Amino acid sequence: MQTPVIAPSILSADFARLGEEVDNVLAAGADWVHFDVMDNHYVPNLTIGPLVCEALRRHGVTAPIDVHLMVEPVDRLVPDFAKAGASLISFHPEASKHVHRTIQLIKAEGCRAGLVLNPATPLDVLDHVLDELDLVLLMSVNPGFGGQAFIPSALDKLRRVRERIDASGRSIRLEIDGGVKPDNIGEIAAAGADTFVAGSAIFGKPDYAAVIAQMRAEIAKAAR
Ligand SMILES: O=C(CO)[C@@H](O)[C@H](O)COP(=O)(O)O
Repeated sequence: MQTPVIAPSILSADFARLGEEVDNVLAAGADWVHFDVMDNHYVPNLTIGPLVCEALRRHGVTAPIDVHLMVEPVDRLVPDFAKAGASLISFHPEASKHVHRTIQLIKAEGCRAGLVLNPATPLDVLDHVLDELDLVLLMSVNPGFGGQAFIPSALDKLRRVRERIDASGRSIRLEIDGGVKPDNIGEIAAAGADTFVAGSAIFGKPDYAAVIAQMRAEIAKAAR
């Protein structure tokens, strides 16, 4: 299992103070910045684009920026996000006509590539591309909004993806996103996740460092 990564979703941050919020959450012990891009087409919400990613880099953010594209189509935004400083770019297979081509495009642009599975997306979308991926992102809520409840069937799905990643022999991260909290992160880690996105659980609390430390302690307990 890879070193656990905590990736706070800035969807729940105060956008009026975004640079400061990102600085604060990284200083509080976060590893990555999870950057949710919504287009009011693939998902029924509208958020932020490459300009904001670039602004965070210009502000001085050096941590990996983990871009989750909830957009359709995908490909024309990939070069823009790569130029804007994205480290990883993940997309939904339903939103790309040519999944393999989109993965190659992300890598050709110098980013790590991830594929995102919604709660009802079957695992066979991984069949011919798993070896090309750097990350599999399992959604434990339907995409579009922060603050939703964790869908319990994601735990079994995590176990099944973990088996497939281990069988591949490659170091592919297994990320979980949606409803992740200190009180369920232990069982999520035990089911095989190594990368944890949390929005409201972190930005909804006054002490980011305390929540992140509690999350790390629960992950460590699950590993014993
Ligand atoms: O991508 C999404 C929602 O589409 C997530 O990243 C959420 O933003 C996570 O928020 P919480 O469920 O942790 O509040």
